[in-house]
This record gives sequence, C-alpha cells and structure tokens, in this order.
Amino acid sequence: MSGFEHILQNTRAASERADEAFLRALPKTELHLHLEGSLEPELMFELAARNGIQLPYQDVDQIRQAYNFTNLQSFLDIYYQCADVLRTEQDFYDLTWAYLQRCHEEGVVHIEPFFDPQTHTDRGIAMQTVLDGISRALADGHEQLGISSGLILCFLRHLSEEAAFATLEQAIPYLHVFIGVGLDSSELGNPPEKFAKVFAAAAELGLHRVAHAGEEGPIAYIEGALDVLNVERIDHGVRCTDSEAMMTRLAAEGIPLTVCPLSNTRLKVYQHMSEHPILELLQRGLCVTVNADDPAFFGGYLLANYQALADHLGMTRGQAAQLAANSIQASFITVEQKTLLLEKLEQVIVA
Ligand code: HPA
Ligand SMILES: [Zn+2]
Repeated sequence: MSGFEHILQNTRAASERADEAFLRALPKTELHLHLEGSLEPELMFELAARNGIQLPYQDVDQIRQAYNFTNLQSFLDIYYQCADVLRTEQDFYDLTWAYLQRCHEEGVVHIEPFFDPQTHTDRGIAMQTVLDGISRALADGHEQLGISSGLILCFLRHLSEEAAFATLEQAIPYLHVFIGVGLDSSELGNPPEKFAKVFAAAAELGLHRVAHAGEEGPIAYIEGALDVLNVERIDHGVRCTDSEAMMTRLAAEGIPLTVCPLSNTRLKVYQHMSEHPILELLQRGLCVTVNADDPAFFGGYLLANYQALADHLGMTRGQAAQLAANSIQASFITVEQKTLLLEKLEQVIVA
C-alpha cells in the first residue's frame, strides 16, 4: 500500500460524503478544459461589443437558452459560432485570465488546457495572436496566482490531416509555449487513425500526446488512440465500459482518463448523473480524473463537477481525494512537483 492509500484508509472521515469545503481545499489539477469552452456569455457580449460584432442573440439569457444540447455535434455547432468574438491578443488574454481566476477560487493548482488554433486561423486570426494572448495570461497566472500550466494544442478531427500538419508547422516557432497535442471536435466518423502521421511528427518534436476517444465513439477509437496515436492519456474514454478487456487494459497500463461528468450529462452520453460510471471505474483501479471540458456551456467549472459526483453518486471524501490524487499523477509535471502536490493533498485529508 502506498503512503497515500494508507493515509486515506486510516483517516476516520474518509468514508463521509465529500462536502464543498473539502472539495475546494483539495489541491487539484485540470487536464481536460477547452479554453474556448470557458467563454462565458457575459464576456462573449463584452468582446462582441469591443470588436463591433453583432451576435445572433439578444442577451445572455437568450444565449444560455440556446445551450440545450442533444449530442456532441449540437454543442460544437454553437461552440464554434461563439468563438467568432475572439479576435485580438487581448481577447485571448481575457478569456484565459477569467478561467485562471476561477481556478484560483476553486483550489486548482495546475492546469493543462486545450486550445483549437484552427478555429481561429481559419478565420484569419494569426497563430501568434492566439498564442501570445493565451501564454501571457498563463504566465500571469503562474506569477500572480501560483497556478502552473502546460498548454495543449488540439487538432480539429473533422478537418483533414493535411490541415493538422499545416497547423503543427505554423506552431513550430512557438514550441516553447505548449507541451503537447490533442485531438477534438466531431468524433464519430473521424477515427484516430486519420491523424497517425501528424501525431508521429508531434512525438518527434518531443511533444506530449492526448486525444478525445470514447466520448461518443466506440472502443476501437480508444484502441486507435492508444496503439496508433500513442497517446499518454485518453480524453473522456467513458465508453470503455462497453468492454471488460479495455477496462482491464486501462487499469493495468495505468492510462489516465480525463472524465467530464457535467459534459457527459449535458451532451446526453448519460441521461442523468446517477448513471455516470466514474466511481465504478475508480473502484476498478482505473486512473480516472474529474474535469470540466467546456464549463461555460455545460453549467459548471471543476468544483461543480466534483460536487455533482457527491450529490448524485454519494462520492466520499476518500474517493474525492483519490480523484484529486489521480489528477496530480496523470499530469505532465515532474515527479518532484507531483510529490509536493501529493504532500499538500495529504495535509488536507488529515486536517
Ligand atoms: O467534449 C468535446 N468533445 C470533442 N470536441 C470538443 N471540443 C470542445 N469540447 C469537446
Ligand atoms: Zn473535450
């Protein structure tokens, strides 16, 4: 038994249901967060006004009413439309800074957020504009809020591999401001194999690799992400429950899943949070983590995702602490940084 598990099992309160103060106090990382998905309607209107853009909505209430999704694609259609207000370096800064402030309030100590350069470069926004704004905010987040970060560049899988290659090439001058590549957008019909060459090229550049797989897509997509793209984490991955063999493999190989509970219910992967399998996967020994995905669209940031598991699945303090520990273990920080964060986590558990 590791020191951490020993502490968990011998802490009297470990079997109590996790409450908000405890969840907030746990040092947590967030590994599955699309920066464009943290664009709140209020900031959307502010940026639209600043950039002289007419939104197809009257006010923030009307926008929120439009967030009534039936599946992933119904969300993506609105999500890409909303991103059109992001035009200047300052817009990308403000977007990222607003997210960092939420992290600070919620006890998030390290983040590895995603951004979708093609959503912007295809509208004529320069890669440099996007990356300068995001990276300036992340640097301020480290300096002023003590939040460390590693940015991940995602390829849009509904576009071609050639387009992904062009994006990677455009990003090469900025290799110092991102740590890895990911794969997102419409999953069904766009299997991981489509991006085999560009992921191999990213690996050659020394970049980390992650991919969305098994959100709506089948087991074969999780397999393809692991065996063809050589990813180090699976984003979502909840459909691994379709296969005993896959669940056993993920547990045995310690491959982290970045699970997003509120996203899964808002996009109807599950009809209700009470059906969510995350705690069963945790029990089976998978390295599952909790994340917000697109919090401005799905009704809550990281803490709300943890809270939903306490409210609807009866998540205990012990389970919450294990999920937070997994989020630290699954991140791309150094062993020394992990040890430090796990020590802080232990202090919260025994307090
Ligand atoms: O949950 C998601 N899945 C795929 N693409 C996305 N882009 C933003 N969020 C998502
Ligand atoms: Zn996602």
